[in-house]
Amino acid sequence: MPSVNADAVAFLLLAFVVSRVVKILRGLKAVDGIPGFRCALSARSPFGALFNRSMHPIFFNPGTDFLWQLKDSLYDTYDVISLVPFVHGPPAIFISSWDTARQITGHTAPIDKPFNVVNSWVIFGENVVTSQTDIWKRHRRIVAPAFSQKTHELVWVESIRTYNDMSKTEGWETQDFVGVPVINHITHKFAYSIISTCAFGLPFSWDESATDTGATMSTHEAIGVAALTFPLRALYPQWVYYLPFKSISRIEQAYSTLDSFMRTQVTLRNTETNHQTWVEAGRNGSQNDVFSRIVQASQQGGKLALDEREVIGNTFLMLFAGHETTAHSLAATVGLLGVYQEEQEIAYQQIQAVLADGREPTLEDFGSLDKVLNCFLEGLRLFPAAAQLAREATEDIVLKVRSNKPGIEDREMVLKKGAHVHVDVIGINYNPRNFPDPKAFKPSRWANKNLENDHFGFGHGPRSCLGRKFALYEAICFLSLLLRDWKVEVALRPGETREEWRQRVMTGKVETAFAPSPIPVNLRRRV
Ligand code: HEM
Repeated sequence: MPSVNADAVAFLLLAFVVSRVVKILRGLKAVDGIPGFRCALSARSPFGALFNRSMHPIFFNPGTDFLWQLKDSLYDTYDVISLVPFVHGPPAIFISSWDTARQITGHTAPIDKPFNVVNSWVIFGENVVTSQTDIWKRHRRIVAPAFSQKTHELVWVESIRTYNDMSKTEGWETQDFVGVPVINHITHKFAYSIISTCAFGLPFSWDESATDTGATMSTHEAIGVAALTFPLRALYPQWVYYLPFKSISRIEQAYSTLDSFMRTQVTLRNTETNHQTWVEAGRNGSQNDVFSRIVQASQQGGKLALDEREVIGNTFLMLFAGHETTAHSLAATVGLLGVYQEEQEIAYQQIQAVLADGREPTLEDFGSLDKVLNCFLEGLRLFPAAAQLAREATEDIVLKVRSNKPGIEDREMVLKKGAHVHVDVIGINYNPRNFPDPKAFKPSRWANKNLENDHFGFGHGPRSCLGRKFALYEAICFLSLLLRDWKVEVALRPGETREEWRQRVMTGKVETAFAPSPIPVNLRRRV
């Protein structure tokens, strides 16, 4: 009967409203009343990503990239803000304070990686990046030694080889002036080449395309598609990939191609005869990629050994953790060097002194190229590829909250068990308390600083980046060679200053990693 239906609907509606009111009250308690956003959906849920503040400021969340877009006003009241969804998603706080961030990421806090992140990112298998502490310890013991000195030497050698391959194939070698419409494309391909060779053990040459289209998919193409679609794949459930759409089945094809490639590789390296050859190869230095080393370490790991799925899970995660992060921060650094000519000149003078005869840099030169390193660290500060570090409170935890508004006192807050906490690396890096004149590109601020303690770009504490040295070797090699050969310039519009160019061009978007917008640069050959 219609009236019964109407009653039932009214009852259901009322139950929904009451349950949402309860959810928001619990959420407000979980974040101890810290001011911030009250919205329908958490910004990072699949629907939250679609329905954001561009549609309505109250009923939808502030968007996936609000940490960048609103960075100048977000922390006006306290150095912590909250986000409490009333339809779906956990309550969360975002922090821009160094001390609280160190407390969150340090060894002793009752904090872990969030369970929903762990769940959605286990595409190929458990791995060191997303697992929670108990499982993570076993993975870290096997994966950390894979980043050996031999692997880092391979990164250096491959970076030089790839740079030369790139210069030749792009036709730069014979030119005095090159207009690069989007430097991000170059740094992406460069970082892809290094991760493919040094993490997957799959050599790449610059004239290969990582994204050819054809009936069957090459492994390179599969890696290329997987790298681009990884966030989607992590966000949406498995059944979505069986829908009859070409673009979707391409994603599925990429993942199954990669899966069978990695399974074959593990089997190859595990069989007895191949194992012998492989150990030999390890001795003469040709199997120093991270994947080979994880398999090798896992074989020696006894009870702690990783199974095939875990080995694959870890290797696959390298693609995600090490490709976009390095590519984005390199692109941003090149763009900033184009704006700040005087800083570029300081780095160039050092490169000239170290590589006096125009020779190629060796690993031993790394320590003498500190001005180049400082440029990269400053680029990474202004464009932190890992823009937020997500954690979940495993017990109630007391945090210090500092006021940024005259007349409002500092306070403490109790973050409830289960609430999410995000270290907002953009917030930390643009906080004038941490970095005076935070928007200025000043590489000299990194002189004599301790990277582990003073730079949040690679994280902090036990879960900090395992690939830091890998990324730094790759980046310093690329930048030293680029600046040795070319003066990086930016093309200004008539009457535009370089600072105005920076405001217009050098913005970004928080996706899975924080990505700078496409950056055009001109390269003018040094004598
Ligand atoms: C500029 C480049 C890079 C940046 C900015 C970066 C940043 C980070 C950050 C911030 C974390 C900590 C995440 C957290 O605390 O939740 C992390 C973890 C990690 N990174 Fe990187 N990373 C970079 C390059 C790489 C590379 C090249 C690799 C490997 C080839 C790599 C592998 C890892 C791994 C395995 C972890 C997980 C460590 C653990 O939880 O024990 N990263 N990275």
